[in-house]
Amino acid sequence: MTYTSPTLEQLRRCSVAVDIGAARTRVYVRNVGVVADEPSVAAVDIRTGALIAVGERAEQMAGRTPGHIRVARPVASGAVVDIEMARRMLKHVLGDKLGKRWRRMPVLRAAVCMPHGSEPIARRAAIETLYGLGARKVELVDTLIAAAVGSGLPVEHPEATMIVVCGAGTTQVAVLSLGSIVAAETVPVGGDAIDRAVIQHLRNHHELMLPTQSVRPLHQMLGSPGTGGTVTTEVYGRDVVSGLARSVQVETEGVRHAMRTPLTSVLDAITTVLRACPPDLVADLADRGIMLAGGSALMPGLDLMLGQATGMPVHIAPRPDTVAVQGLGAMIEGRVRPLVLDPLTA
Ligand SMILES: Nc1ncnc2c1ncn2[C@@H]1O[C@H](COP(=O)(O)OP(=O)(O)OP(=O)(O)O)[C@@H](O)[C@H]1O
Repeated sequence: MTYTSPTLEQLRRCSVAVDIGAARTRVYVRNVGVVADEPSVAAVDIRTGALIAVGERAEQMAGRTPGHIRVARPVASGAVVDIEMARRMLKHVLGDKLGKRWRRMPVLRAAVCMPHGSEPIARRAAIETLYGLGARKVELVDTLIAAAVGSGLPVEHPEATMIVVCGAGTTQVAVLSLGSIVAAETVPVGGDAIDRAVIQHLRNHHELMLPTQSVRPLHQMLGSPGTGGTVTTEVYGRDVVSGLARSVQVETEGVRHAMRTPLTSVLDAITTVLRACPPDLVADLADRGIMLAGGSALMPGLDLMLGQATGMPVHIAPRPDTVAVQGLGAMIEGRVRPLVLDPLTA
């Protein structure tokens, strides 16, 4: 099944723009802005099937629930895997945020961004989720285009721009020119894979189980330059065998190496995309560099590491975590000028 991108005219008829990510769901209402930016999580009472909490509150419950409460994540690797749960989650998130305004607001047309190269089944699941909210028409837009627009890249110009969208479960890389994708790659690696690599490293080398909230401070080590000597940091966690709390001195270099391992596939994707581009476009990119977006762009040192590995300047998009929904919002509000490529008259 092939699908064609909607025109800007079709997008201007949408009242909401939605980005349903593995980590967070964002909703933009036309002429209002981003009204919801919440974790893609729902907590359900499995005895009654009732929703207990959604978004931030449900996220806080993860790992702390009694047996009858299940914390569900209806989105994985950029695709809705549980349509009914995603629909209920979205409905409650919007109900909580907009109250009566939401009940009065018909979502007849919605724009949704989809990871580049999504399977037809993933596109269908996104459409069904929005149909469940009352939408009659759902327009799907490539996340890479939405993110490039949201990052302020001059996508419609005849010059190359490169965008890397590093989310929770996936990283998407593209070179764009004249409003279209020239070459793109998606890899199933994002911030979550980096976090898992850190957790696994501490488990394997220090027999320490790291609480999830302790992973983020260790991200600092990704961009720290190697000094040649041995630099260590004290890390607290739980002993794998005894279950007791303890601390260990962890070598920075070991953690940095563990974090860089999953990022190898992101670097491979960048190389593949560059190889697929005509030389003139690659020359543009050498000056312009890479625009880094997605929530993982906030990881300290990721820009530095990608810059060192590619030899290209790397810029972090303003508010990199919401660029895709902001870009989609700009499209539904008609703030993106259409590229007119009329045939020249003789
Ligand atoms: N300040 C931060 N420092 C480090 N990592 C961060 C920070 N903020 C967010 N992240 C990471 O960004 C990721 C979430 O990014 P984003 O919100 O773009 O994901 P998503 O769009 O829901 O995911 P996907 O695109 O994979 O469906 C998570 O892995 C999270 O840990």
